[in-house]
Amino acid sequence: EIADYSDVTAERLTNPEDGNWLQTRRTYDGQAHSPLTQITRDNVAQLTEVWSHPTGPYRPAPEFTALPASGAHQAAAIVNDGVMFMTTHDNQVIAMDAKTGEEHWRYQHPLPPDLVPVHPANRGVALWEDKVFIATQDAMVVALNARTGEKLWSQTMADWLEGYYSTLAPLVVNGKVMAGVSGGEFGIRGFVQAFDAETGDPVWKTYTIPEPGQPGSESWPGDTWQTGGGPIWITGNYDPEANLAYWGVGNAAPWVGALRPGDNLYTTSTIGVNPDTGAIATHFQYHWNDTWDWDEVVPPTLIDLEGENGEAQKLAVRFARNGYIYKLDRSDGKLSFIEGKPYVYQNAFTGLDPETGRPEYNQENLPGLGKRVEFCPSAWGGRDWPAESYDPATATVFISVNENHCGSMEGSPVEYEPGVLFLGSGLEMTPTDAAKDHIGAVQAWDIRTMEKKWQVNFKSPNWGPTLSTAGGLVFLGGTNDAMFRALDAETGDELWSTRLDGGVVSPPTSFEVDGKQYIAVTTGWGVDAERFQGYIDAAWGTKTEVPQGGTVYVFALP
Ligand SMILES: O=C(O)c1cc(C(=O)O)c2c(n1)C(=O)C(=O)c1cc(C(=O)O)[nH]c1-2
Ligand SMILES: [Ca+2]
Repeated sequence: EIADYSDVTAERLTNPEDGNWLQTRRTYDGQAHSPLTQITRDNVAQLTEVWSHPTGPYRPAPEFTALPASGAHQAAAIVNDGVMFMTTHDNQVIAMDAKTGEEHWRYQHPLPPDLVPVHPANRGVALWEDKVFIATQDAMVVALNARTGEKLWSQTMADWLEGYYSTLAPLVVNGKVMAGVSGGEFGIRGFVQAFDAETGDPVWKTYTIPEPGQPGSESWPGDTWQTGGGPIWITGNYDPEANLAYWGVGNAAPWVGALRPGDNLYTTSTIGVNPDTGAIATHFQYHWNDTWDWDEVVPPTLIDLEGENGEAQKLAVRFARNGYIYKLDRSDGKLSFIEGKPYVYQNAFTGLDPETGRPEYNQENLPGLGKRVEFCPSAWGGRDWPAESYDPATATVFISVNENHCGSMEGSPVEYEPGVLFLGSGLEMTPTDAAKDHIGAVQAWDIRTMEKKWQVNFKSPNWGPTLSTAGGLVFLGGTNDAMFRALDAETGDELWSTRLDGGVVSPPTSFEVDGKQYIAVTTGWGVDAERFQGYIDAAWGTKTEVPQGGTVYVFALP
C-alpha cells in the first residue's frame, strides 16, 4: 500500500510538474522532452546506476506460433511524485519506489493460456486520479487502484479469438480512458473506445473504418470494410485547446491493396477525435490504398512555433513509416498539408502533391496480384513504432530511423477467417549494399526550416525511442549491442554510454525526487526489433544474439 499518493488531475496532465513523467510521451503534445537541467552535456559522463529491478517472470515465446518473437519491454517508466509504474509484455503492472526500486505492488493480468501474441509487447500505463489503466493482449482495459494494485474494473473491447489485441498505453482525457485495438494483420475492423474512468462504463466507440453510408465508406469496395484493418496500437496525443485527440491508424488489411481498390479511409491516417463524443473531426491520410504494411500509428507531435510575423503556428509533425516527413497545420481543428519530403531513401512514391500531400505511386514498386515487386524502405519503414522527442527551445525533433533495407511482396487472393493471419502476401526484407555501412541512425531535424541538422549512424538497426532533455541531451538505446547512450543534442556526439543486460527498445524517461534528477529505461529486446534483425542475419549469414533483458534501470549523477 502506497501511503502517500498524489492524485492525477486534468490540470496536472495538461501542465505536468517538471519533475514528473505522467504519460508515455510526458505531455499531451507528445514531445517526450524533459525540462530538467541537472544532468547536462558537461556532467553526463559521470552518470551512474542508482538501482535496477528485474521485471520477470517472462512469458517465453511459445513453440508454435505463426510468427515467433520474444516479448519486448516497450513501456515508458511513468513517475508520479516518487512512485514509478512499469508494465511488461505479459501484462504485469509493477509499482515501485522511484528512488530505490523497492516494489510497492505487482499485478498480473490473467491472460488466456492459449493466447499466442503476434506482437508480445505492452507500452505502459495511463494515470487518472488514484487509478492506473492498462490495455491487454486479450483486448481488455483494466483499472487498478494506484495505491494497492487492486483491480477495480475491467472491460472487454473485442474478442481476442477474432484477432483483436492491445499493446498500447491508454490515453486519459477528462475522466475518459481511451484505448484502441491491434489486429491489422488479422483483418479486424479497428477502433478507439472510451470508458468512464470511475465506473468503467463504455462511453463511445469510433471505428477507423466507416460503415456503408458514413463519410469515407465509398473508399471501400463491397464488404471489404468489415475486415479492412485500421488498427490503433500507439497512444494518441491530445490538443486541449482544440479538444481533439489525435490517433494514428495502422495498415489496411489484407496487406495487398489490389484486394480492396480505393483509398480505404481511415487506414494509414491520423484521425482527430473529440474525446467527449468520439466524433472524427478531421483526418489526414498519409498514403491511400496501403499495400506495404506501413502502419501510420505514431500520432503527430503537436508543436507550436512562432511564425515570421510573431503569429502562432500550430503544427502537427509526423515522420511517417512510409519514409516521408509531414508538416501539417492544425490551427483550425483541421489537419492540412503544409509540406513533406523523404527522410530516408524511398522509391514507392514519385512524390507528393504540393497542395494536398497525396502521394503518387511508382507503378514499378507497387505490390500487386501475381506480381513480385521490390520497394524501399521495407514494410518496417523509415521508422516503426519507437517515438521521437522534440526540444521546443531549439525546435528540433530527434528520431530513430532505419535505412538501407528494402522489401518485396507478391500478392495473391486470401480468404478471411476470424483470428487467422489475413495478409495476401509473404514478406521479405533485404538489406542493401549500403547497409554494410549502417542501417540504424538518429536524425535531428529543425522544424522551422525542415532541414536535417545532423545524423548519427549505427551499423546495427535502431529501435530506440528518444528522450531529449533541457540539459542539451538525447538519450536512447535501440541497437543490438545492448548499449544505452546519451548524445549531445546540438551535434549528435556521444557523451556517455553503458552496456545493459539486454537490448533497449523502451522509451527512456526523466524525473526528479527530492531535488535529484534521474534517467530511467527498461531493457527487453524482442518483437519486430528481433524479427528485423533476423532478416538481416538471414541475408548476411550471420547470427546476432541480443540478450532479452527485462530490467528497469535508473541512473543519476553521483
Ligand atoms: O497491424 C497491427 O495491428 C499491428 C500491431 C502491432 C502491435 O500491436 O505491436 C505491430 C504492427 N502491426 C506492425 O506492423 C509492426 O511493425 C509492429 C512492430 C511491433 C513491435 O512491437 O516491435 N509491433 C507492431
Ligand atoms: Ca501492422
